[in-house]
Amino acid sequence: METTGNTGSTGAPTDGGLFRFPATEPAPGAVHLPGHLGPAEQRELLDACRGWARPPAGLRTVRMPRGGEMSVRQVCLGWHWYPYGYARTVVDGDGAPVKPFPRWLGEWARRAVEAAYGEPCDVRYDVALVNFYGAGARMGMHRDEDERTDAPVVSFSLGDACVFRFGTTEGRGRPWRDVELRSGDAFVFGGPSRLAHHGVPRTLPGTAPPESGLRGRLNVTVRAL
Ligand SMILES: O=C(O)CCC(=O)C(=O)O
Ligand SMILES: [Fe+2]
Repeated sequence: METTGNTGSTGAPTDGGLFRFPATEPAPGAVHLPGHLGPAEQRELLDACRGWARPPAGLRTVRMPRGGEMSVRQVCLGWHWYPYGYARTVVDGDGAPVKPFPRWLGEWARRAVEAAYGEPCDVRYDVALVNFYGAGARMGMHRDEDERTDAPVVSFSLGDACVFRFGTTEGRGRPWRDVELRSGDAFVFGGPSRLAHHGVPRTLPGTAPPESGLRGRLNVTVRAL
């Protein structure tokens, strides 16, 4: 397990969050940016997620083609992702038009890519998946492969910390690197890691910043179709 980040073993900030740890690159093109979002941005994103979660086209349980259900609940922006494709309406839910992808979220994603790679980013991001992890929720190893572009994926984390498992492009199994993602962290994966397998084997309940009032974990994954 990576121990980047400014927290003790309980996950509680020991320095009020003033000290930011440097970026790490667990695989080529995969960059972890601890504390990328400051407290005000985390609040802004959390407030936005609370709005996006409301119906119509709100938070839903995703059913898999073979009959299982994802333990993570999800809402999409810009384009609606379902297993396995994208649509303009919630084809596997209430049928409502998907909520718009906000321009500012694209700017945030480009800023994270620039921070990760140290070069300008002009990607037109147009879709976000908002994943809510309640107690016990997890996400199995998978690839984000329903997009037509090779633009880097940008993920923002809020609330409880989690173990984010980052593997290879070849298969779901080892080798992998486990990275702890905490509230405010960004994770960018592009280039040779764009199609790497990744997942969330567990969250760390009770580690959300208390002032967020959030019980559980939120992840906002931004992509270009
Ligand atoms: O929750 C996360 O950090 C990862 C989410 C993810 O991999 C996805 O939505 O495809
Ligand atoms: Fe993913």
